[in-house]
Amino acid sequence: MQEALLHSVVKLTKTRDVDSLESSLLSTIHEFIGCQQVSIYKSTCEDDSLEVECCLSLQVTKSKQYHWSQSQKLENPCSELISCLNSACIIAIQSIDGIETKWVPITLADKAIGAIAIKSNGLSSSDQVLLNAFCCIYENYLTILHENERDKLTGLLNRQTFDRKFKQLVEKQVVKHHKTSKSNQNRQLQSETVSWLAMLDIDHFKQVNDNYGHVCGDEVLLILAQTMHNFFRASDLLFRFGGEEFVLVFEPATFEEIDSVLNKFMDRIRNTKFPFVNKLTVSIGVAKVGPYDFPIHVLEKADKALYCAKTQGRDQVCFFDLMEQSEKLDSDDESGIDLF
Ligand SMILES: Nc1nc2c(ncn2[C@@H]2O[C@H](COP(=O)(O)OP(=O)(O)OP(=O)(O)O)[C@@H](O)[C@H]2O)c(=O)[nH]1
Repeated sequence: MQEALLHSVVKLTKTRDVDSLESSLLSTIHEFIGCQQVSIYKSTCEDDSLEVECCLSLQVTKSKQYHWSQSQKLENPCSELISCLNSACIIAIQSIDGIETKWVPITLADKAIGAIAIKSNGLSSSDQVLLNAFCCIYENYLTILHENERDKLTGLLNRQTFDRKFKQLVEKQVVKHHKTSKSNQNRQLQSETVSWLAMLDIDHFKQVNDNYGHVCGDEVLLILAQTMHNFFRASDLLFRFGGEEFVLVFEPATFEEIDSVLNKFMDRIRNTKFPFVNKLTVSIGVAKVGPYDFPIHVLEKADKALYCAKTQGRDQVCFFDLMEQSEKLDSDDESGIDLF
């Protein structure tokens, strides 16, 4: 038992990303603690309302078959789960048929960010000790992985995690694409909503550093990152790519929605008070993210659109696809002239 236990801890800490850590955790809990179901819940606060997602669940059916389910948003999270998240305390209830469900909070930086739920016929005290230990290992490891994914100054995701996060988003899109392409009714919707990548760069940031020093420049970067964090949805991915360049990846939205949200964000920045700097503006380049796109190609397109925003006077949003359309129109016009 001890050897197997050590082996599973080694397996658990061998993983390098949160998704494989979570599936290892659930199979380890199931292996060592007899249970019917074990699940991981994560919570996010969106506009002050709590949103809970069941990220991963392992269920053992009566015929001893394993059933994994992934990523489901909960419309109505049960009150015990909400209490566990709000109080960061273990909550347990027992149904009349003797099935016990226990919620163990997962905390990151002293805040409950989720919970592990385990359904069983009741845990012995040694099972309880094991469960607590697995949850602590998971929590510690999650903290390390979380720190590794983040930029030290702003706390946003760093450049190194971009390809992996982008791939996950695109994979989700491909699954959706397959599901929705079966339905004629959804085809219209699918053509209108796509994911978007925006590259954002502070205008004349060198002047901020030159005039007020690097410490002030760092403070500006920090306030900008916090404003981004508070302004955009929790499901949008926010990266600091280095220097004063940021990359944002948005979940599917229409062109009008993304155009409107980015323009509102630029307004927010124009009206934000930064230390010393009277007025700060940003330029943004945007490109569509297709379900089969490579990250580097989308980045290149957004970079071209950003360059266009800079050369057209800064403090504006440019869309690569619109640029491409107008370039095509221009070249059609030119070819028309050649013909005559
Ligand atoms: N304070 C601070 N400055 C940084 C950091 N990383 C890069 N920079 C500075 O960011 C500035 C970027 O300047 P440029 O690339 O010339 O661009 P810009 O002045 O913003 O001009 P445009 O982008 O053309 O509007 C340089 O002065 C860098 O030294 C950082 O982490 N902290």
